[in-house]
Amino acid sequence: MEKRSTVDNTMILFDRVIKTYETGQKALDDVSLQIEKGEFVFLVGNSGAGKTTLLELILRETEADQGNIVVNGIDLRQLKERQVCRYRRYIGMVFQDFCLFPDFTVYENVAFAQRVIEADHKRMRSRVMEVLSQVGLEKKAGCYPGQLSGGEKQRTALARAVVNQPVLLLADEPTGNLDQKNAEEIMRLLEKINRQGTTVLVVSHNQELVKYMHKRQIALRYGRVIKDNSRGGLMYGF
Ligand SMILES: Nc1ncnc2c1ncn2[C@@H]1O[C@H](COP(=O)(O)OP(=O)(O)OP(=O)(O)O)[C@@H](O)[C@H]1O
Repeated sequence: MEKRSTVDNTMILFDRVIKTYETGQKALDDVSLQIEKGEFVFLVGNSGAGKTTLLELILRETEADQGNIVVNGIDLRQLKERQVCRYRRYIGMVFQDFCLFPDFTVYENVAFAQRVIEADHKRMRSRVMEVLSQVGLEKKAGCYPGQLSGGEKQRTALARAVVNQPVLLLADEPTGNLDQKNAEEIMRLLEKINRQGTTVLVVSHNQELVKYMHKRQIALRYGRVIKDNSRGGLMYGF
């Protein structure tokens, strides 16, 4: 495949990746792509195009049948099962339906991610409050998810995803359950996180929002990359 820069600067490399499910459904069909460290990229495409499968491969929740995937210098074929948890520590994840613990407060939801990596207990409180302040939720630290608006729930999820300072943030339809105003606010926060150095990959169906953001777009259709606007030319619809 075409090399965009040196391997050292690459965050995500897919080289001729094929993924077929047990049902015989081919979800990714010869996908090659390269995302640099520090990029902000949208992954777009119709339902069933293979977007979630691509994120699951990056997270090593599933494995490719053929081809090579390298994330932040780690060849996923070489990753042993016992190394997967540690590998995922450096990846933040945000979902459409927030996936917050309903019986935990906002503070506890975010602190949970710090506990998982056994972060320094003394510094945990200040780090959690720092990210809650970045997403404008310091005054809601004691609230439960059921007491929050959709936008606030997603901002809590975003705080949880970045509290451990991931090198890579994956977001699967992060604005799917939000109105336009809240969706734009989440996008501005993702941009802020990206400016702080985290590579961001966002799956989105929201064509208006994607166009408004003016970022690189990789489009999938039937498991193939059909367009990548970093390689010249604009995309109109997908
Ligand atoms: N666990 C699975 N077993 C069998 N087939 C699957 C599985 N997961 C996904 N697929 C199939 O693989 C293809 C790609 O699915 P995927 O979820 O990656 O698409 P997507 O682009 O994320 O779609 P959507 O936008 O609807 O979430 C689809 O045809 C889907 O039906």
